[in-house]
Amino acid sequence: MACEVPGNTVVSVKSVLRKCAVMLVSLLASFYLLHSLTQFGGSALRAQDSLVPRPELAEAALRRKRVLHRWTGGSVARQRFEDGEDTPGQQVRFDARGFPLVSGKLRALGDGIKRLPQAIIVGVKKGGTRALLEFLRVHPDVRAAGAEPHFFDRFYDNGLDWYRDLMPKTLEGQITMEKTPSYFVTREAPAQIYSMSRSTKLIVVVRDPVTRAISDYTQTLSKKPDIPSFESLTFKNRTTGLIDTSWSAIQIGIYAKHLDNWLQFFPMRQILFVSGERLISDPAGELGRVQDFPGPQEDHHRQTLLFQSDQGLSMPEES
Ligand SMILES: Nc1ncnc2c1ncn2[C@@H]1O[C@H](COP(=O)(O)OS(=O)(=O)O)[C@@H](OP(=O)(O)O)[C@H]1O
Repeated sequence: MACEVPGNTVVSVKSVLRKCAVMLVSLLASFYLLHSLTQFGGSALRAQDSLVPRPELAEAALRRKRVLHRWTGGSVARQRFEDGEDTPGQQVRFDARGFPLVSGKLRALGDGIKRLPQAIIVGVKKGGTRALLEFLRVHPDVRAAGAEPHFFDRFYDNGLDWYRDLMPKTLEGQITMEKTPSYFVTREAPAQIYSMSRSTKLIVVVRDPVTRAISDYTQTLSKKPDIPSFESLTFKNRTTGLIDTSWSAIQIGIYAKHLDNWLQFFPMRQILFVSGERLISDPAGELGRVQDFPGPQEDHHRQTLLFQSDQGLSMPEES
């Protein structure tokens, strides 16, 4: 025991004291570290909230914004920056890493109103219409109904209010679009779209009628595996090569016949034909054509569907 050996007792007390000192020092060091960290965190938070513009960070942030804009076609950038940091004269807020913070003026998600579509992809089935709509909706000024509304071929009796309600909300200057490829072969569709708005832009994605028919047939076959062969449905007489033009897969591909119906109501310049093949081989080039799609000339006072590279995209108000 320590009390029985005085020399050892001295050593033992010294060692206890040393241990106490070490513990005290490490305790103080921990307190100091903790204090420093909370101070740092506090200043980081203050930097985040700072209203003082930080020009050295602003440039880097804007560079990031431009890259983001390029990558997303502007959609993400628009949401993050809309009415915020880009507004001239408005103070920009940056977080500690120099990223611009979303300002209090960011629009609420519920903003905007539902409008009737100003541009419709009316056809053709299996032409590449989904791909085109998805490409277009990357544009920050395009909002599109997700599912096919089938208003002009199935639900016309529901009325325009019903149709409008299917559309996404849009802000001023944004374009509402939808795609329902079966409109192209629906006899009543041109008249009905015309009566909704004669300035509606029409987009038709066309594709080699034979590949289109095969694509159409393949889709049907996947749902009904018992249907006759493609060849037997296509030919009325295999020997003479007489084609059965009443079969829907062939019928849809007789583009000129359906187009006649549209031309009774819309001038050719108001209908844009997009190549389904080029959408695959040269999507950028084909989308460029859509962006340059001019509107009808009859209304000189309104801008129509114009995707101008320097001005973005603008549309007329409904007539
Ligand atoms: N990027 C791109 N560009 C052009 N085409 C594409 C693209 N991506 C897909 N596809 C092909 O489009 C075919 C489907 O066309 P749709 O979207 O019009 O079909 S549908 O009518 O809405 O069912 C369908 O054709 P098939 O594969 O021959 O059936 C798709 O493969």
